[in-house]
Amino acid sequence: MQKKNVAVVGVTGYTGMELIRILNVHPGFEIGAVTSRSEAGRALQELFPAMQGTRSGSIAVTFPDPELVARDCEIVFLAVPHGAAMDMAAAFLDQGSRVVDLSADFRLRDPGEYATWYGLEHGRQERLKEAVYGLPEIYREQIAAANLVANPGCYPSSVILALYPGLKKELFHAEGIIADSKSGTSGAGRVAKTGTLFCEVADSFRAYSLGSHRHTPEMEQELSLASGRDMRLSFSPHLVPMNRGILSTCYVDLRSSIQTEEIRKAYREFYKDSPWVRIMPEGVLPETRWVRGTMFCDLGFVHDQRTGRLIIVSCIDNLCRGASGQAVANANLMSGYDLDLGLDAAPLMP
Ligand SMILES: NC(=O)C1=CN([C@@H]2O[C@H](COP(=O)(O)OP(=O)(O)OC[C@H]3O[C@@H](n4cnc5c(N)ncnc54)[C@H](OP(=O)(O)O)[C@@H]3O)[C@@H](O)[C@H]2O)C=CC1
Ligand SMILES: CC(=O)N[C@@H](CCC(=O)OP(=O)(O)O)C(=O)O
Repeated sequence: MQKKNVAVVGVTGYTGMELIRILNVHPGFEIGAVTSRSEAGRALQELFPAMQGTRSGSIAVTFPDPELVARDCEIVFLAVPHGAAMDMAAAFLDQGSRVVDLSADFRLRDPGEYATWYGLEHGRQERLKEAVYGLPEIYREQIAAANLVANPGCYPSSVILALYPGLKKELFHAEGIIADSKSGTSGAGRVAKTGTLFCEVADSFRAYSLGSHRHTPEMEQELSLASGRDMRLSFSPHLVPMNRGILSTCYVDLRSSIQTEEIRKAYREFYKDSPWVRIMPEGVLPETRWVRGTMFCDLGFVHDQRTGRLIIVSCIDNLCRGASGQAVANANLMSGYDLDLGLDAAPLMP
């Protein structure tokens, strides 16, 4: 197989590291460049001793110069913070590269919504209309043809996959939905912050950004497209003392007293072409360790007979399915490869 050269911009962060873990053994991609502003000039294995002896360990980190990087790389993964990504994406596109942006900069179709939730004006609005939301289960064909893919956020990946089929097939009401999510701490990135110090996170469990988290409009945007109406969602994120994983518990009001087995059947049908969405059988609820290091999104269903509500539990790995693995899946589609090329790892258990 003729491999395509790809670049990882922002290799010192958690999603950059996860991209290297996946690309290191990918049969269709060669790592042509890895960049960092702070670590340029060093080899990957100097930054990360854990990379010694791997195929990618000796790759030299360079400064993120779009002109130089684009010369050798067809596809660029941007693993940098929102705000920084938009100008970089534009610069790489101008150089003729195709871009998978892991940040939030091109996820919201409305730049006004971006300004409201991210607190900054979108400086590259002219590029917004060409961006495709990178959830392969929903936008497979558009992703394959795209030059700019807006890779979904980690929480939205878990919540949208849990709710989209039920809204599309009108199994439950679009009003009054609650998504209660818990994330491992790697979701907050690798940059040092007091809130993610060991003593602030270990042996504790906290809610944050209730009613105001910036992933809310992203979920509402995609779920509104599924339901065909302008949706509002209650999204409650929590930080839990584990490295990886997101578990979202979603509460919805069923339209009729449909059997849970019928719901599973409808979800299986919707996801019949996805190698990764696994519908759990009756009595089985997903756990984050079942998806660690993988692209799986596990969905469990319980009908609460007393309230009439359906409860959907969704588990993903925030760094793989919620970021870097999904980015590689999108690059697979952009390259004409099988969706799951290089992404068929089994979970790291226990
Ligand atoms: N962590 C997660 O679970 C998820 C993260 N994301 C998104 O992916 C992106 C990367 O996240 P994550 O890896 O966690 O972040 P980190 O904070 O761990 O890493 C950020 C990286 O970006 C580089 N960087 C920082 N500022 C700039 C800048 N102004 N210009 C260029 N490079 C910069 C840093 O390297 P250096 O300073 O050396 O240049 C570093 O390598 C973010 O947009 C994040 O929101 C999306 C889904 C899930
Ligand atoms: C646990 C944790 O802190 N998670 C992050 C979200 C993860 C992320 O990186 O989101 P974007 O890609 O949209 O930036 C947060 O709540 O801010």
